[in-house]
Formats: sequence, structure tokens, C-alpha cells
Amino acid sequence: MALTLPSLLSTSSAASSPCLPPHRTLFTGPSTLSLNRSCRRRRSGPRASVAFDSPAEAGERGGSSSGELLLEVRGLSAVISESKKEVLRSVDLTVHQGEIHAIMGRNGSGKSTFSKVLAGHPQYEVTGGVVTFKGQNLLDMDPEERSHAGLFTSFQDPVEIPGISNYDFLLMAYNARQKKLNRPEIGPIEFFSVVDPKLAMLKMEKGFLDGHVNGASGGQKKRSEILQLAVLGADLCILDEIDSGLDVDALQDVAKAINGLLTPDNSILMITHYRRLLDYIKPAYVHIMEDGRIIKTGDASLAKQLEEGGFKAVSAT
Ligand SMILES: Nc1ncnc2c1ncn2[C@@H]1O[C@H](COP(=O)(O)OP(=O)(O)OP(=O)(O)O)[C@@H](O)[C@H]1O
Repeated sequence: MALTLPSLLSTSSAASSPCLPPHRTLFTGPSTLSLNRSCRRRRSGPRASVAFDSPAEAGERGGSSSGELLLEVRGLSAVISESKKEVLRSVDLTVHQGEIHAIMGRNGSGKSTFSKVLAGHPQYEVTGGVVTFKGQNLLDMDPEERSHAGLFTSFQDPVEIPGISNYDFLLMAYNARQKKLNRPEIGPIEFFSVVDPKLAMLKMEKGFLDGHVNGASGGQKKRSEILQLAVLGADLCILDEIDSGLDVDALQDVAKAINGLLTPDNSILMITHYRRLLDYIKPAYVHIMEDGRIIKTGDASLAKQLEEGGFKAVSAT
């Protein structure tokens, strides 16, 4: 289906958490223009605590009680649509409300593909498995519906959208959600009161809102994505290498903002290569992905093991 801007924004509705409404899924690249349902199915633990402010605090508050089942992935397999090369091979993962999960793994092991397949990216075709999100069959939803259901995906390399300011983008996305929730839409002036506190939280200059979508530096793009999350909200946030391109201070600001958005009802699945992110956003579960499947799951000590011993220390082979 060809995308209009509103459908590109694809903001949404049905999130259960009133303070964290759903969000948009954004495919900004050639595939955006032909966003379709090809990523639908082809054939028809412990819980992390929330709101850590510092590594020490994160360590102290790391908890482990399960909320409601949010995402259940069973035997998910997928191929690249064009080449039919298999990239996901029977991935299993379960996320409950309030949990923080991290996926780590070698370059090319399939981490980003996994997040894109969950978001419904048309570059991939699901060839097997079941994915249930908030009790619904995620694979039967198009990307917009997934967003409407409360799935937020921050991509590794968000593509610029020249000609659309960040402010307009956020306002349109916000109002689309309001509409979906049968709430009154708000005007551009009123919207400042929504965005302003979020900007402050992320230590972003107001001038950022005048720039075009994803048209900033690498670090600013990452902050921008978290700003979108803060304004629009989500039940499950998939953050793909949110730490890449961030300097030390920016990493702390972004991590603090993410922690500030956590409630006992929403969850995070983050993909990262570096343990330092996990010092700020402490996961209850760390998964190691290898050759398109999750080969090991443990707690945060698995990330330490990985850092100290390299992939051979945690590899299946
Ligand atoms: N659209 C695509 N076209 C061609 N190959 C692809 C595509 N998407 C993924 N791949 C290939 O699938 C494999 C997994 O890629 P993916 O980006 O998911 O890995 P990753 O674990 O996220 O890597 P990194 O840590 O480097 O970001 C790689 O071999 C990659 O080249």
C-alpha cells in the first residue's frame, strides 16, 4: 500500500497504559513507499524493576516478579523477501509486562532483523512460528496495526524525512493517536505543553523541533527517537542500538529518560553490543543471538561474561 504521511506516522491507540499510549512504526527507506503486509505470516521469567537513575540504583532495584504476558515469540523463522535467504531460525522469546530484556550477539547474527520482523518490515517474510502480542496474533497485523497495538520500534539507522519538521511530525503522530483513542485532537500551540517537558527530560534544545525528522547527528537521532517514544508512548519498546553514536553524557540522558518512561505495565527489548548501556537500563534477561536464533538466556551476568570472554565464552559452538 502506498503511504500517506499520516499512515507513515502510524500512531495509535489501544495501549492499555494511560500514561504510555501507543506509538508509531516508521519505515523510512525505500521500503516505506511500498509498505505492505509481506511481513505477516506467510502461511496463514523474572521481571525487571523500573526507573533506575544511576548504575548503582539500577543494581539495587533490579527485581524479579512477573506481570502479564506481553509478547510471546515461538519458533519464529523469517527470510529476506528478495533473496529468500533465511535470517531468523526458530526464535523463542517471552516478555512480560514490566520486564527489561537485552539481546546481544555478533554482527550479522540477526538481532536487527528480529526487531524489524516484529515491527512488520516488508523486507522480510515470516516462514514459520507464532508471535502473540497482548493476546493478539502480531503476524496477522500490518505494521500500522502493530503500532496501534502498542509496539514501538526504534531502528538502528533511522532515515531522514526531509521537508517535515520534528514538531509537525510529533503533532501529527500525537493527534492520530488522540483520534484513535476518541480523544480531542489538539492544536499546534497547545501541543507545546505536551512536548516541552519531554524535551527538558531529554535535555534537548527547543530549536530541535524545527529541524526535519531524523535530520540530526547520530546522537540527536537517538534522542529524537526517545522523544517520539516519550510523546507517543508504547507498551513494548524495541530499541535497536540506542546507545550507538551517543557520547557518555548523552547516553546517561537517554537512559534516564527511558527509565523515566518505564511503568510496571510496559516493557523494553533492547539490542546492544555494549554492557555500558545495561549499567543504566538494567535488564532482568540477557539473550545471546547467534546465527538467527537465541542460543542462550541469562541475567545481566551473561553480558559481563560476554564482555570479559568475548563471544566464544557464550557461543553455542
Ligand atoms: N534486507 C537485507 N538484505 C540483505 N541481507 C540482509 C538484510 N537484512 C539482513 N540481512 C542479512 O542478515 C543477517 C543478519 O543481519 P542483522 O542486521 O539482523 O544482524 P545484526 O545482528 O543486527 O548485526 P549488527 O550487530 O551488525 O547490527 C546479516 O548477514 C545481514 O547481512
